[in-house]
Amino acid sequence: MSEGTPSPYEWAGGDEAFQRLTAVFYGHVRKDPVLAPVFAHMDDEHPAHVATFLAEVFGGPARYSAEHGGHDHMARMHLGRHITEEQRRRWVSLLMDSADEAGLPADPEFRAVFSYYIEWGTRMAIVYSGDDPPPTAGPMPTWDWGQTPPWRPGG
Ligand code: HEM
Repeated sequence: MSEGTPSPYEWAGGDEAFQRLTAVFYGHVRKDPVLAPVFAHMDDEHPAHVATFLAEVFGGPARYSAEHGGHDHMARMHLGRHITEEQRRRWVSLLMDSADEAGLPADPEFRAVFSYYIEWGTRMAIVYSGDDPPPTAGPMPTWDWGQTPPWRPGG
């Protein structure tokens, strides 16, 4: 990545943007017939924790790792929940709607990077949600621009 290119986290608008996103998202989740039962016992802090996690994935401060147990803790939170493909799809769909509603950048590059992690992350959540997931989830995933850096006209 060329020097001075903002991380996807910065491009999105930093912590505030991710907090806005998850506040909107879990508002929808609570009312969704497929997902409401899955999240019936969710902690009030859950949306904020997921925002902190996503912020770290996209290049923000490593606060979920430092304060909330990191990737292994996140993975363990899914253990035994047996997430179905229908639930996963709805989770992705509501999150993408929420990205629009929360005013996250809508440029093709940011949304490509965002969707890339979300597709991987939700499919991994299914893996973690089995009775016998891998013993460790591995290091915290980090997503950078990859094939689609911010597009600059003429650049
Ligand atoms: C990219 C995808 C995902 C990410 C980044 C993610 C992130 C997280 C995190 C960080 C936690 C722990 C929160 C904490 O530390 O308090 C968590 C818990 C949880 N996740 Fe996920 N998750 C993802 C996908 C899913 C999916 C697809 C489902 C189900 C459809 C799901 C269901 C849950 C549930 C039920 C909990 C426990 C909530 C509670 O009772 O407090 N997650 N998730």
